[in-house]
Amino acid sequence: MSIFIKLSWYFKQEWRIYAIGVLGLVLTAIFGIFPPWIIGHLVDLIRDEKLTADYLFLLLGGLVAVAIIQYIARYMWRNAIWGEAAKLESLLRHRIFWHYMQMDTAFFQRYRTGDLMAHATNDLSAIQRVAGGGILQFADSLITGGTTLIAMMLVVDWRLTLIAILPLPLLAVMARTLGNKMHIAFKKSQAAFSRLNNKAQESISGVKVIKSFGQEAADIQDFNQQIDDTITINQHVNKLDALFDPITTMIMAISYVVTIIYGGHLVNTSVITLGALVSFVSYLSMLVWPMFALGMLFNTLERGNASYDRIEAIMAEKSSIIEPEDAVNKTPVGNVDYQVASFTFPGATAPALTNINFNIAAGKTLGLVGSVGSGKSTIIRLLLREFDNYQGAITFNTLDICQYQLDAYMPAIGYVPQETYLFSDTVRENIRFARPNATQAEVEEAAYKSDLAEQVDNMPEGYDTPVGEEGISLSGGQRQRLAIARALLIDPELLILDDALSAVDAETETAILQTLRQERQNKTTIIASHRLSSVMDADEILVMQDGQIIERGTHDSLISQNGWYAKTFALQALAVEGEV
Ligand SMILES: Nc1ncnc2c1ncn2[C@@H]1O[C@H](COP(=O)(O)OP(=O)(O)OP(=O)(O)O)[C@@H](O)[C@H]1O
Repeated sequence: MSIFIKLSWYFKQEWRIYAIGVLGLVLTAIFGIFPPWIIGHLVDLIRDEKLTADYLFLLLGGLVAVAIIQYIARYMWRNAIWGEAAKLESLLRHRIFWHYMQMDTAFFQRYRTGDLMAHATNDLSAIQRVAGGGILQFADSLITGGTTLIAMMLVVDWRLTLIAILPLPLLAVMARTLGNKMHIAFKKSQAAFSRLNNKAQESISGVKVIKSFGQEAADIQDFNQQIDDTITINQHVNKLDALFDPITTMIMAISYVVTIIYGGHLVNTSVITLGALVSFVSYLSMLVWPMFALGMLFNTLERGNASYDRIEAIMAEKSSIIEPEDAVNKTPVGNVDYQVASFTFPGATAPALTNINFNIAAGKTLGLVGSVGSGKSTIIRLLLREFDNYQGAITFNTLDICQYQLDAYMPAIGYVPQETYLFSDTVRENIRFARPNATQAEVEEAAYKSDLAEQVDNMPEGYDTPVGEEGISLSGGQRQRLAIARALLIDPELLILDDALSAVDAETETAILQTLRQERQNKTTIIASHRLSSVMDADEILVMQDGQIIERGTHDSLISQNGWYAKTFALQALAVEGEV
């Protein structure tokens, strides 16, 4: 029951609508007593040959009136209770999604995507069931069950009632135990189905790799094994499901037998009339659902409670990226001054960056080069406010970047990663993702500057061509150009290209960089790349190794230092010549 207390904030907030729902339930239950009574009364009148046509019409009219009232009352409670449950689910879903969006990178490293999705779907459904089915089961077992029992005792006979309902608690016990087993089995079945789906998706996505390594037979065998497992688990679910009806029928049969034997005796001894016995049998069948509801209620509440606790735990997680109360609501422009003595990833033992100091004046370009894993992206990630736990300070326009409001700070940056994410939408919407109100002319200009325009013109529907999961596949180079167009459209103060041109050929890269230089004369750019030709024209180039700067300077000065940069440049130049 503690989940009702945990959700009391919502019930209090929505008490009016819940009150309408409960009123609807009470009316349904009270008016539900009349039809069996009317039918029993009819039986007695027929047996005693006292039924007149007028009275018959009156009783039938009564039945119709009761049916109409019940129809309205049912509509009332269904609308109110199911509506409120859906509203709660939507409210919580909105909150949890908002929370996810506020969380830092470390949070997404701690939790697996699948788990976060499960919280936002399964757990919320379980809570929704408390506010809908749970309330209904609770009210139904109390109100419908209670009203029917009272009617049985008052209208018919209290002794018959007590004897006939003796087996009924078994229904509640069955609903609880079997329901619990069903839930566990069903969860296993869902998990098996999702494993099967994952396997199918992985095999289809990785089909080229599977074939190229000749692993088709092993993969098919693995897939078949998963199908067999899924079927075995589903068969178990079906077996449990198949038990529900026969057990219910058996328990009810015992009740009916008791009713007929003892009720028959009461009729014979004229304690009750035959009509009263007929009414009683109807009332008895009306108790089946409240008994089920009672048994199911415990399961609904238990699951809802566990889900609520899991959601609470997620919602209690705090982002380590904290905005100070007096954070500045101004988008930065100007110099970037980066003075980081040391930065260690959360959970790591050794620092990923040590003594990284540089200053980029507004309008200048910084190049970041170095071998794989040397720390180039990490330098950028601190600028993107993914982590704040470094020693030192990064200022943008003389103000520490942690002092800006995130919503004001982030629009200053256009970030283009190596692997860009395309949404399942048109080329146009993907380009104007960060500025949804950009005009077609602006979109086309951005595409032109990133050397994508010609390619889009050749696509089947031009800018209306769908891309992403549900659209056509773009090549690696096209994706990268689209990502650059996306960043250019917001004309950011600081453009960061993190190995963002690795999939385009050197000639196209040079053309794109040339356009960027012309277009962004007063704006700052950081280019991280493995291809040294990308950073040749930068105002300063940092050569990274093991999280430290090992060489720095302009292209010419680095060549004359004859270190890593000069040697790598020579090797890459040779490779290009080789290609020619
Ligand atoms: N989340 C993380 N937790 C712990 N260590 C990490 C994390 N992300 C990156 N690292 C480590 O930090 C180091 C620097 O990685 P980084 O991605 O900055 O290198 P890089 O120079 O950009 O490499 P590449 O050229 O391959 O992109 C690597 O040793 C990497 O394994």
